[in-house]
Amino acid sequence: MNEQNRVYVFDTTLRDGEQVPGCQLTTPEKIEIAKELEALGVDVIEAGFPISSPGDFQSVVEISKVVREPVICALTRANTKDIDAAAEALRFAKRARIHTGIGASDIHIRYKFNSTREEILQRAVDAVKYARRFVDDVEFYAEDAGRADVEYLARMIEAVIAAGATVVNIPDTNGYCLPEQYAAKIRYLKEHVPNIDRAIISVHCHDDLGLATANSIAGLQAGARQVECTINGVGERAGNTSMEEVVMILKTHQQTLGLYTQIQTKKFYNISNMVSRMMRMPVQPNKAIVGRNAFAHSSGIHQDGVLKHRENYEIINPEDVGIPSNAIILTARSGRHALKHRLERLGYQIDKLNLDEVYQRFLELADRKKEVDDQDLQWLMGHHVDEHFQDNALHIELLQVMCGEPLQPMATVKLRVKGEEKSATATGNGPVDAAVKAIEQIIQDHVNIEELSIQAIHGGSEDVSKVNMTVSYQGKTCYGYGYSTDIVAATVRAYVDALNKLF
Ligand SMILES: CC(=O)SCCNC(=O)CCNC(=O)[C@H](O)C(C)(C)COP(=O)(O)OP(=O)(O)OC[C@H]1O[C@@H](n2cnc3c(N)ncnc32)[C@H](O)[C@@H]1OP(=O)(O)O
Ligand SMILES: CC(C)C(=O)C(=O)O
Ligand SMILES: [Mg+2]
Repeated sequence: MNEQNRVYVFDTTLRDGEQVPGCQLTTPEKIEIAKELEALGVDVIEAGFPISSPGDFQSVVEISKVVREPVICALTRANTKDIDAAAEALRFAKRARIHTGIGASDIHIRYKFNSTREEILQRAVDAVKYARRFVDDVEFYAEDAGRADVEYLARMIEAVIAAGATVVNIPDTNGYCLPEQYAAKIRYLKEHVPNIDRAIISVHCHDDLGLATANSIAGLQAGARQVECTINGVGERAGNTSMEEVVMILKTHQQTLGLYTQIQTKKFYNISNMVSRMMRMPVQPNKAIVGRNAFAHSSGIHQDGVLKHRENYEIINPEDVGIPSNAIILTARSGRHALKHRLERLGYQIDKLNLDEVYQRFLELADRKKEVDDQDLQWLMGHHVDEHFQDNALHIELLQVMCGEPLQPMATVKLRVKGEEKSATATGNGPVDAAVKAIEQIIQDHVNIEELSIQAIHGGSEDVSKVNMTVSYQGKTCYGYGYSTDIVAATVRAYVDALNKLF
């Protein structure tokens, strides 16, 4: 592939990403992430801002020692003490870059620095020259370039390249630009900065208006060749450009854009989980590429389409980003094709079942529970066997309980016993105890419950409860199982299941 079309991936998860409240990482955590970034194939790792704290300084030192392939970069302000600290922290790096810069917008010049355009331009040039004393690779950032006057920005960029900058970063620091505005800025620099060919233009976008990825792509289309981004899009305020999004856009639209990166995209899912876990920053379920729902289909029409041909509803193969397969999530919006698919995967022979009938019962459960999983399906199918094929067994026809405080718990149970309906009402110290006593009245016997365990399968108040019970009667022990979204019904089912095995 043509080297001119190569996009360098600059990861700033450990610097801009780590600036987020609550996302601070320890040095060992940063090293672990840096190693994964190296395996992912990023070109540059911005490892920290060494002047900011002894811990951040040390992280840059340690990452420089262990990560050999990507360039290791350290951030500074445009002053000598920051640059000294960065150079010192980078001393073990095989390939080191100092990233220095200063605000370029009139807002920053006036209200942050109380200065003038000319003074700031001089500070920018001085900083680049000073950084070049330590390293050959100096990146300059024109902070808030998104809102900067483009003619002044062009003068600044020309001057810093002349001073030795190898990469010029044009950040949309506040996520202000529209894609076309941002692209126009990059095009302007390409066309009006005479020495622009001596440096790589870098895009660094923020997501304040949800445009970070779109702006980065627009900047690359306009001629930038480095993209600054973070895993999961973590970063200041609304975040930075998400690496997985920008890389997968370049890959998916390679024919149109003609750009490529050297990222091993199959590693995205793992590193996304790792960063989320270490930063204690959950990934939103609908996040593009790595969100839990990015390849999950839950409505019947989509599920049918995906099962017939994946590409009906998927533009990316989940395996390409490290997700083993897409997911068919069964909900009350699912159809027969999806239900059949999941039942077949569980080993049920669909030709031996009445799919319409199973589907009706599935819908009843799905209306009560947000998501129906494999264990729910097994319960649904087991329930089916119990009720239709065991004619001699006890069947629960009705279970009604009354409980709460300060009520005395009471249960009415109606059982079909060998074709005959029998009912009883009893009180107990809880609804389960009351229901068990009502059943004992019906069977006119006492069966010991030796052990009873109630388990929510996944957690959450709408979950299915699974009940395991051990009963004993005249020296014989039996086990019973019951499932239901209703905890009392699950227990009574387990008890009746055990009685059926006992008698
Ligand atoms: C857009 C970005 O993401 S920039 C990076 C942001 N990241 C961080 O700020 C995290 C790390 N920061 C820190 O640890 C601290 O802020 C430090 C160590 C850098 C500085 O701390 P302090 O010296 O106490 O200064 P403080 O943070 O309060 O103020 C920033 C100072 O830097 C100046 N400054 C800000 N940006 C730049 C710059 N690019 N170049 C030169 N000076 C700058 C400000 O004008 C202000 O100077 P002043 O004291 O003369 O008004
Ligand atoms: C320090 C610079 C590169 C930055 O993070 C920004 O402008 O958003
Ligand atoms: Mg930033």
